[in-house]
Amino acid sequence: MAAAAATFSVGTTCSVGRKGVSTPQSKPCALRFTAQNPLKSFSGLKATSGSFACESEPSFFGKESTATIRASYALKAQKEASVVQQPQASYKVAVLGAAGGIGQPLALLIKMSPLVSSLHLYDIANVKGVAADLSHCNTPSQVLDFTGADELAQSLKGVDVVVIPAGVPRKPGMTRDDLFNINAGIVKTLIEAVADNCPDAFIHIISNPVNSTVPIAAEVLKQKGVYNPKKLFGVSTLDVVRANTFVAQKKNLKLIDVDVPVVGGHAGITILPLLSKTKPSVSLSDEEVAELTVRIQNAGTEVVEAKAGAGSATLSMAYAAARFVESSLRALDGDSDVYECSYVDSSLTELPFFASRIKIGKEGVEALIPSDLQGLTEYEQKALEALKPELKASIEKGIAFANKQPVAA
Ligand SMILES: NC(=O)c1ccc[n+]([C@@H]2O[C@H](COP(=O)([O-])OP(=O)(O)OC[C@H]3O[C@@H](n4cnc5c(N)ncnc54)[C@H](O)[C@@H]3O)[C@@H](O)[C@H]2O)c1
Ligand SMILES: O=C(O)C[C@H](O)C(=O)O
Repeated sequence: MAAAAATFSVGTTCSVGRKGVSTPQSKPCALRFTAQNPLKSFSGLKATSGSFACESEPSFFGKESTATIRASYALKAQKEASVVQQPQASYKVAVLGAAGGIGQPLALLIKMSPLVSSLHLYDIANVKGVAADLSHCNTPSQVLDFTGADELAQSLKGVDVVVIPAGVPRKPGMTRDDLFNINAGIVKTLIEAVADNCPDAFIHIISNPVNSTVPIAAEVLKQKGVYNPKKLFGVSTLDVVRANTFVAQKKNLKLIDVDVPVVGGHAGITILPLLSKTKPSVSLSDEEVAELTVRIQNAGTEVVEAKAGAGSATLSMAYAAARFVESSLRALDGDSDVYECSYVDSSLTELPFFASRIKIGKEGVEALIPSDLQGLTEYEQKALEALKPELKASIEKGIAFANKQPVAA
C-alpha cells in the first residue's frame, strides 16, 4: 500500500490506494502536524507533542493506523530530511446560512482547520453573535460576519470554498422535496451572488432537496456564463458517514476502517449504498443488505422523527460537511489523493447529475470513479434502475424552476 499523507489532526478522508488502482478507498486521515509545528496548540483533540507520540492518538475524525503513520513518517523523513511540513492556513471559506442548526457547528469545525485563513459567516440574521463567539477560539482563521442581502456580495469576495446550508429543514411527515418551494429560491439567490462574486470557488450545496438544488445551481451558473461542472458539489457525505457507521456496528468492525461508497442522489431510494463494495469486504446476508440499505436510506427521517419537529440532522451533517470541506481544501492545497462521494454533474449514467465517488483535485472534480458501478449485485443493479426515474424527475424539476425565472444579467 502506498503511504498516505502523514497526518493527525483535523481529519477528513484520503485515498490510501495506489495511484491508478481502480477502487481507491477513502480513509480517515488528517492534516499534517509535527511536534515542531507552531499550530499544534489547537490540535488538542488529537495531536500530542512529538510526531510519533501522535500515532496512537485519535484524530478529529478518526484514527490513522500506526503502520500507516510509521510508513508515512519514514517516507517523509527520507524525502524531506530536516524540512518540516507546515499546514498552509491560506484558504478562505464562506458558510451561507451560518447561524443555523448546521451552520453553527460546521463553522466551529471549519474554524479548527489549519488550512483556513479566513472564515466568512453569512446569514439573514443572528450571525454576529455566532461570529463573536467563534472568533475567541485560538485557531488561525479570522472570523468575519455578514448579515443580510446587502452584505452577501462582500461575504463572497475572494472565497475559495462556499458552503451552503441555508434553507428550511424537514419536520416529521415531510419529504425533502416538500422543502423545494422555499429552498429552491434561497439557493437560486445565493448562487447568483456566488456567480457574481466568486465564480471560481468550489461550491458545496447542503440545502435540500439536494437532488434538485444542485441542478438549480448549475442552471443559474450557466445563465450567468460561469458554470464549471467540476466545481459544483452536492454534499452527500452524510450518507457515506452513516453507511460506514451502520455497517461497522452491524459487523463489529473498527469504525475507522469501513468505507462504503454511496451513489445515486440524496433522498429516499435515490440514496444507494453499494454494500458489496464495502472496504474491507464484509459478508452480509440478503436480509442484512436489505435492512442496512433501508436504514441508510431512511437515516435522515430517523433523525427528523427523533427531533420531533425541531429540525433534521445538524451535528452529524456538520461533521460530514466539515469532512468534505477539509477534503476540498486538501485538494486545493495540492494533495493528489483525495476521494469522496458527491452528487455532481456526471456522465457515469444517463442522468446528468449523479452521486458517485470522485477524485478531487486543485481544479475540482478531476475524475468520476466508474469502478464502483461495475459488477453490482442483482439487488444493487435493480435498486440503481429503480432510483433513476425519481432522480431524473428531481433534476428536471430543478432545471425547470431555474429556467422559469432566469437570473438578472
Ligand atoms: N445534504 C444533506 O445531507 C443535509 C443534511 C441535513 C440537512 N440538510 C439541509 O440543510 C438545510 C439547513 O438545515 P438546518 O438544520 O441548518 O436549518 P436551520 O433552519 O437550523 O438553519 C438554516 C439557516 O439558514 C438561514 N437562511 C434562511 N434563508 C437564508 C438566506 N436566504 N440566506 C442565508 N441564510 C438563510 C436561516 O436564517 C438559518 O440560520 C435544510 O434544507 C436541510 O434539509 C441537508
Ligand atoms: O433528512 C433530512 O431532511 C436532512 C438530511 O437530508 C439528512 O439526510 O439528514
